[in-house]
Amino acid sequence: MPSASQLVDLESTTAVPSTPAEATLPKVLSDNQDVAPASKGHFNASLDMALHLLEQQKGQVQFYNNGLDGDRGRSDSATPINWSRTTDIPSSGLRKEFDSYKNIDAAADDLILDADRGYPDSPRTCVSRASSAAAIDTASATNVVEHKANETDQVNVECKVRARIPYPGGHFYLHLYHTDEDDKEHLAIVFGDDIRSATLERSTGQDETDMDRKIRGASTGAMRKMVEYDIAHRKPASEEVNNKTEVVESIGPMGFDTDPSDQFVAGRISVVDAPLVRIHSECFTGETVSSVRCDCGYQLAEAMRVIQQEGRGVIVYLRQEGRGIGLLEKLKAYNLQDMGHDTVDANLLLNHPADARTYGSARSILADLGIPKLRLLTNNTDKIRQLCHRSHLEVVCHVPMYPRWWSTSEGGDPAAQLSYARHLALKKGVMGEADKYLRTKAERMGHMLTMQLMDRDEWQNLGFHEDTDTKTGT
Ligand SMILES: Nc1nc2c(ncn2[C@@H]2O[C@H](COP(=O)(O)OP(=O)(O)OP(=O)(O)O)[C@@H](O)[C@H]2O)c(=O)[nH]1
Repeated sequence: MPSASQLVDLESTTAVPSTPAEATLPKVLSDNQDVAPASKGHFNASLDMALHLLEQQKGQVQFYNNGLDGDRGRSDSATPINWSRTTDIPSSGLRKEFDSYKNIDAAADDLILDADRGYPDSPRTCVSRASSAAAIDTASATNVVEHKANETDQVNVECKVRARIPYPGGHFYLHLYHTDEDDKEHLAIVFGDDIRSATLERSTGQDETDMDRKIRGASTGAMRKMVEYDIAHRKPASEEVNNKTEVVESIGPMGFDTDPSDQFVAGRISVVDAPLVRIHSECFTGETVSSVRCDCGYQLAEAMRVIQQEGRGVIVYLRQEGRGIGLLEKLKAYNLQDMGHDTVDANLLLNHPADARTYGSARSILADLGIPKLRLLTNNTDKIRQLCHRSHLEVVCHVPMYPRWWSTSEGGDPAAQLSYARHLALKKGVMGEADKYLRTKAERMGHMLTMQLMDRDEWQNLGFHEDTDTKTGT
């Protein structure tokens, strides 16, 4: 059985002809050679995935198989691989080709397994990386344009309730919001007693009693007067920052030394002027069941820690599970990742944009809380752009979020921390799944993470191979 890298290698060797004309066509490598029980379901899944990709291409493909054409039901796994190009067929014709595989699959229990790829249940038929990249570019361009065009300018939000939540070392206030954009319950985790929601404080009607207000968490009595005064005298956001799109001054990663020349450290921006804010997207897997496939759980905990340390700030918690595609689709994306696709491709293969989130609700929630200026805890450039887009919100700087496992301890010299991260990675002998996810975010999603991880070459020079040393392509 060829490994994944061999499959890809095959495409660049003479075993697969590559005249210029052919090189422009997507290639399908089809391997029906191995004989093993167990994963025929995955085989079908992989065919569907390949088909989906190819249908997006709407063109001809080159179809290769392992030389066992016509003998697809059973074969001797010792048979030498002889990849040969059978035909160029319109991608629509592939359905028939694939269906014939499916029929065999249904008939033969002992078909299919690609253990060599490092993922026991990975597809045995795969589309070449080059052609899949082309399909993905097309899908991506379309999805992104449509997605951005649909973004709502102004989202109306209303805080329905505010409750105090005790937290180690103090407390925060959880604010629950409804919006006119969706029917989800978005949240704001607010540290600092003085940060108040204008919509919560509004009266709900003449017959609203103090008890009603207390139950909603709105202020009453003398406190109500003070809060109302503060809200009425909020400074309007500066017109100057309207349409700001590039505000990416870095303040230095959390726990690392900050740059003394920056405005915040130099004292020109105070904690009150521009509190720390995190716009966090829901991640059931990372936050609730502690998945280490991503860094979401860590980021939430870390944001709470640093904001509490500073004494004032907000985490807007948006119910945009799975970068906006929902848990159902995210879990499907995870299965695609276990077949070797990264987090971006997995979304695209499911016909979703790489990132389906919008930040209109976050902008409105921050306005409701009286925060026109902030320091944003993020690595995500798109998030910064979208927050500033057509808005009066000013992101005075971003504060990077480096994963804690890259650090030896809190604080200290970044270089030392990074080398320690390498040391840990080497010691473990694997590249953590979350690190691979982070690398994809850095490489493909414009995240401002300087990947202090070893790059692919360096990693491989040390004798590690992603496909065999780790299980996923997150
Ligand atoms: N579709 C999909 N969503 C994921 C995956 N892993 C995490 N998520 C979701 O991604 C969202 C978090 O986005 P990230 O890209 O990790 O981080 P970010 O919020 O864009 O950027 P930062 O502000 O720098 O953290 C959450 O909604 C998670 O549920 C994945 O593999 N696929």
